[in-house]
Amino acid sequence: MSDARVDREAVRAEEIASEQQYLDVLYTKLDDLRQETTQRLKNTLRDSGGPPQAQTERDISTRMYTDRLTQLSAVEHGMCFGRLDLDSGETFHVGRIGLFDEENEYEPLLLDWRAPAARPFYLATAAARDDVRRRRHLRTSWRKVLDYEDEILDLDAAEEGSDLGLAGEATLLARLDARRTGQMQDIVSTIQAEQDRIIRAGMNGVLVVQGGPGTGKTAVALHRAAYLLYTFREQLSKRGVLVVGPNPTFLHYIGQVLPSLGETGVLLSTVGGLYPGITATAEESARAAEIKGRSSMIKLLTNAVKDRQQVPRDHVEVSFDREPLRITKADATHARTRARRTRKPHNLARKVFRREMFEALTLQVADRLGRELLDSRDLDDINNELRGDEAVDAALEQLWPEVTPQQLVDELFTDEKRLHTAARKVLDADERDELLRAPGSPWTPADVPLLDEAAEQLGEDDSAQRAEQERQQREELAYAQGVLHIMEQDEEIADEERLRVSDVLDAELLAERFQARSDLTAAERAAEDRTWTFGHVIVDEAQELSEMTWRVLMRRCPSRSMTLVGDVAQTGALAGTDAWDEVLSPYVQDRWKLAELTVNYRTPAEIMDIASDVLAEMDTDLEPPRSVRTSGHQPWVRAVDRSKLVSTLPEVVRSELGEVADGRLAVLMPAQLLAEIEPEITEALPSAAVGNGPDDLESPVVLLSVDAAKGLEFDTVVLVDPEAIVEGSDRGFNDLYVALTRSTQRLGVVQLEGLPHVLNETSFRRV
Ligand SMILES: Nc1ncnc2c1ncn2[C@@H]1O[C@H](COP(=O)(O)OP(=O)(O)OP(=O)(O)O)[C@@H](O)[C@H]1O
Repeated sequence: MSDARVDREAVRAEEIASEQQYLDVLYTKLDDLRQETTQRLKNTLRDSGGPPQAQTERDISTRMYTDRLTQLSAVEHGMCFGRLDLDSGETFHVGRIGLFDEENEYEPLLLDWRAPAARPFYLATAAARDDVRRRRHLRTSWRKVLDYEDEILDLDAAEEGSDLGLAGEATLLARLDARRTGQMQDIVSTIQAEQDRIIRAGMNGVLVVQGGPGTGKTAVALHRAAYLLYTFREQLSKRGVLVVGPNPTFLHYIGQVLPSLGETGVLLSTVGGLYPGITATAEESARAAEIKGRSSMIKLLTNAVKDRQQVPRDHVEVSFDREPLRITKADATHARTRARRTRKPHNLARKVFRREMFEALTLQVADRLGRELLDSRDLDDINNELRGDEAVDAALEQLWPEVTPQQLVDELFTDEKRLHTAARKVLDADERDELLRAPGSPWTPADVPLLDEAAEQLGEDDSAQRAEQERQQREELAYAQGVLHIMEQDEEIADEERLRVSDVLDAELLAERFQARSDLTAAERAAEDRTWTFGHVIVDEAQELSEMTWRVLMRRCPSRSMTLVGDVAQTGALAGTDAWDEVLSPYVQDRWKLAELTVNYRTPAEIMDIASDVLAEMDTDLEPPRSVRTSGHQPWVRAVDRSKLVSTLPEVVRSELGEVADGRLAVLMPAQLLAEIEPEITEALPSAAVGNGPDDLESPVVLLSVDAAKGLEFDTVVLVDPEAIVEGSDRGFNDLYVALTRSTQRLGVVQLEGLPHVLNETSFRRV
């Protein structure tokens, strides 16, 4: 070994030892904090009794200490991952959490990656150094420093850098080359500059992040959630952050990222999960989902609601007090007009309809008895009697019933006559047929925006509930005023000069505290409340959302503080979009910002070249993202006879598994083909999961439809029957583009018929 090399290795060993020493200090600090917090939590839990105020404070403290402990445990692995050396001679370590030295004027021991001072770790380049002399990436395993990578940010180094301007290139490439586990990992130690700018963008307004496959949109969206919660904690902890993903499998795939960043207060949901009390995961045809996503469904639902507001053809007769009573067309029409004129939702306007009807019926009864002999008290008595009469009630309920959103939507799609009436001038006969389904059918994700719309149009008569709530609030306010009064008296006796309680806390605030007693987080409360509005909403795969879904999300976010990430070249849903301005202009006109991601961290160049041809075939101005790396594996193509597919696939899968040790392999194919071969293939390939359960991605081999693979990635992808994918939908090229870009290492294509013309034979190795 040369002397220079021996010297370099000695220096490296010394540096590692010195970083280890520093890490030991940090972990000791972490252990101390954990112990301290555990002790405080124990003390809080041990206390009991006392006035409600004490209980409230204990609830708040318990929540706070539990959250803190969760955060302290979450950061254990990879707690410190970097260091900045500044021109001034100062050094800062950067990590997942902020740690301070209380005994030394709270000097930072570790900078939270989200703190402004940590920003140069992600942004500094040789050309714009921001006083950074050296950036160091630490590679650790649990509490042990394994290695490091230094970047000296002087101009000489800049010339050697990659043309993609990557920060910490070796560390980044090692991360990207690593085997996938079926669970998305955080990227906090290797966030790149173009991603950092999006993560830390201001919170106000709508930000659209457009980026090709593998550019880190999902990763950026989740790190942005963590950043916003850190920076605007006070604001967001009250209203919460909602992250919407395309399906439950995807949510499971990304589910660990935020907890690993110490953030647990975010509600992750699919569109199908946004209606409390309902699990909407059933499948339906792409066409039915598309029809349900159209904004013309608002009209359909309005018609369906109006259809529940009937008048008799001539009159309905009921018996009241052993005499016949007539509910006439004229009275009902008058009552209906008055009720509709209030412009209140159906269930609230119902009260007005009934009031008018009871008045008309009261007069009818009064006429029978001799109206001139009755005074207003007698009329009130008759009115009350009518209100308590079951037969009258049932007859009025027929005309203007109380309807739940579930009833309205369910009966609309299972009753041909109702659908026909509601769909006039909205849907043609074919479209109506597409929506009809058997009674008792389960809810689909596309039903949820309709349920939500129906809930808006129907309204909920919650007056009794509200009155009770107001009564409680008044009581709490009175109690809080009492508490303040006693506390102030005590203070006056104790110390005239001190800041008084009422200077910092008023009765309303205190009452609010009492109400917030529930130890649920904002996210947990939001999950149970359809009308909850969030502080910030993040949507992944936003290009897939229908017009009706956008309405739901906009209702959940009246402040329009939103981050929408997606790729209009990957739209698979027929109701999805190929232009951001089209979906956003009804809500924010042109007041939204666009940020773009241009580098593909997932797909190696050999595969991206093939996918780029598919992108070029689509009618789009989008540039394919540039891959950061090559894998050294040329994609292959193999022709297989359809009748031999089930017997050949296991052999193909086994041979590919042998190529990437310990990796994840996905076989992607059209949904229809998957349904056809599923029974046989599960027998022929018993170790494979057929991906409809959340845990299936952790299996070494998973079979998925292309649609279900959206947003996911695997070390190896075997794509079956690309021709059918292209032919199978109006968005066939988009689907093929998605399927091709799921692999991090290897791609094989099993061709049943011809190859689609966009796939260039010469890019493949024929086997
Ligand atoms: N800065 C980074 N450092 C390390 N890994 C990264 C970085 N950016 C992205 N990645 C990795 O690249 C892969 C693709 O990221 P992600 O799934 O977020 O991309 P995407 O744009 O959402 O893709 P798609 O549109 O195909 O769903 C993931 O494995 C992610 O962890």
